[in-house]
Amino acid sequence: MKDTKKRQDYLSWDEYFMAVALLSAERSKDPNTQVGACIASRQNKIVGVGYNGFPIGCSDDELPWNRQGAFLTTKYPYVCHAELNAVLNAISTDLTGCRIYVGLFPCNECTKVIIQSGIGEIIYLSDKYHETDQVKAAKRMLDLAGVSYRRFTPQRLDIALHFAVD
Ligand SMILES: O=c1[nH]c(=O)n([C@H]2C[C@H](O)[C@@H](COP(=O)(O)O)O2)cc1CO
Ligand SMILES: [Zn+2]
Repeated sequence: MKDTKKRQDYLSWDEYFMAVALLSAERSKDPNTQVGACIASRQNKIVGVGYNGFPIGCSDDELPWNRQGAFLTTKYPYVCHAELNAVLNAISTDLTGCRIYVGLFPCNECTKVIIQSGIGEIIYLSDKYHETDQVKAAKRMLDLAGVSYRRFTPQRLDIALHFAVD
């Protein structure tokens, strides 16, 4: 009798946490960019998740989702970024040694939050705003603070989920 071998196509930790970040992004109502974030501890426990959305109590139907126009008529002054929500939703304010998985490279404001929380590594998927001053400032602070960042390198292009049973 041959021994039963373990499954081979299970998710790596990186794939698992990035998938949780991407699944969380599916909760976002932003019509243009949906961002999710997942914070994992040194022990590979999920300690916080978040996605971009308006603050608690601020109706999604009252505030604008515009990208352009007068500042107050756009989403930008109102929306909470995924990374901010993930840190605020986390089980502890001290996230020393944790990693954050995020669909989009963090802006300068989220970078401050990430650094102050103690997170030591950022794993991101897209860097589509790499030419903006926000991302340049973010990388400058991360380099100074010794917080590392790396692009997620997928070993598979998609993961299918099925709600149908049997
Ligand atoms: O790191 C981020 N995290 C995050 O949640 N966001 C959110 C804010 C907005 O809702 C959206 C960006 O919108 P847009 O790509 O249309 O400018 O993504 C944006 C960034 C990068 O700026
Ligand atoms: Zn941000």
